[in-house]
Amino acid sequence: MRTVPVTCAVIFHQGKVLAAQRSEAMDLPGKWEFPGGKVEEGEMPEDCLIREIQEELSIGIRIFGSLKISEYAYSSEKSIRLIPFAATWETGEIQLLEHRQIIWLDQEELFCVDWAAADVPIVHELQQKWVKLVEEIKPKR
Ligand SMILES: Nc1nc2c([nH]c(=O)n2[C@H]2C[C@H](O)[C@@H](COP(=O)(O)OP(=O)(O)OP(=O)(O)O)O2)c(=O)[nH]1
Repeated sequence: MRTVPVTCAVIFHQGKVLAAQRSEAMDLPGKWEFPGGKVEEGEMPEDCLIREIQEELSIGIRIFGSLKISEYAYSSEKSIRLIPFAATWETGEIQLLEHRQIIWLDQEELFCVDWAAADVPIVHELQQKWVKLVEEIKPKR
């Protein structure tokens, strides 16, 4: 079985993070995820993520950190390596070009949505490291 590398972005904005719900046209319809997508042959994960976020949400992001990779086998044929990055929303206005809807969640609300299984360990880590990540966004003096 081939493990497919997939990048995803934990996008911080005004003290919240963006979660996106997959649409009927996607795999795992109705599940919530951090937006992103499959890494193409020869592509750097960071470049993949910037490309995918522009394609899916029409915004520019800045990557400032990373979280732990989560590997998950959805079935005997489908296994993914989810590579999460922490990012901020820098340019553009959000347009939903693929997802059903988005929601902005604060630290206490992180588990209020039905995450795709591969995202669950990432959400736990995010909850644990929330304060540190928010600190990293603040401009350094
Ligand atoms: N983007 C993204 N995909 C996730 C997450 N969690 C998770 O299990 N997945 C799964 C869903 C899909 O099976 C796979 C990523 O596929 P995708 O459909 O988002 O990627 P893509 O846009 O490059 O796909 P494609 O239609 O071009 O094949 O990883 C997540 O947080 N973000």
